[in-house]
Amino acid sequence: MPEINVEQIEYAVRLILEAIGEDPNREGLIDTPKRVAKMYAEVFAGLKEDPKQHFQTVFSEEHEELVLVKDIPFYSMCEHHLVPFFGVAHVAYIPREGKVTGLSKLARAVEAVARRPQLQERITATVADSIVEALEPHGVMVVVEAEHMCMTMRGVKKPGAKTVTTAVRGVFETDANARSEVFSLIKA
Ligand SMILES: Nc1nc2c(ncn2[C@@H]2O[C@H](COP(=O)(O)OP(=O)(O)OP(=O)(O)O)[C@@H](O)[C@H]2O)c(=O)[nH]1
Ligand SMILES: [Zn+2]
Repeated sequence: MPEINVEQIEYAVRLILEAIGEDPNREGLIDTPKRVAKMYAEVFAGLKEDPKQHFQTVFSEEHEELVLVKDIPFYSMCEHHLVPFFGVAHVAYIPREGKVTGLSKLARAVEAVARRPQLQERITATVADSIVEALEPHGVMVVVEAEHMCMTMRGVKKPGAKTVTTAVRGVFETDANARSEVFSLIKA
């Protein structure tokens, strides 16, 4: 996976500051390109990660029933405007043949996928597919609820509007009761 080029980001931020008519050499801005580069390295760190790498910790436990980790907070960057969108992800799966992963690994996978220039739909689907590939469970259901700053601080300006996306795989695709169980646990 490519390394983030910090010097190039610093150069680009300096150009942006000049382009908006600011003086990049004034005291308050002199270290800004460096800070922004450091911040981008942090918020885009997921580009260097494969979410599946987090599912190497597997416990052989014969639990073939629902596991749900809900309200996992995340921050991502909208790939259209490079402004944040943020909210919570709910990740549910039904393990198969003793492939039960560590609970924190579900949150780590969300983090790895969110810390990239993203679309909410792609976060939702990528988390679901990485669990399917790594754990081969009976089913996976991912629900993401988020507020997009490109819809609040600019553009259509609709603060409070929430976007909900879902990705269902395996038994959740055909079993409406299984989906309802997850939705009711998320709301509980
Ligand atoms: N499907 C999807 N759209 C997104 C997401 N984040 C931002 N968008 C939308 O991406 C679209 C980009 O639309 P454009 O017309 O190309 O850009 P724009 O002129 O800045 O659009 P406005 O935001 O309507 O001002 C907007 O409708 C955003 O709301 C996301 O995660 N998923
Ligand atoms: Zn946007």
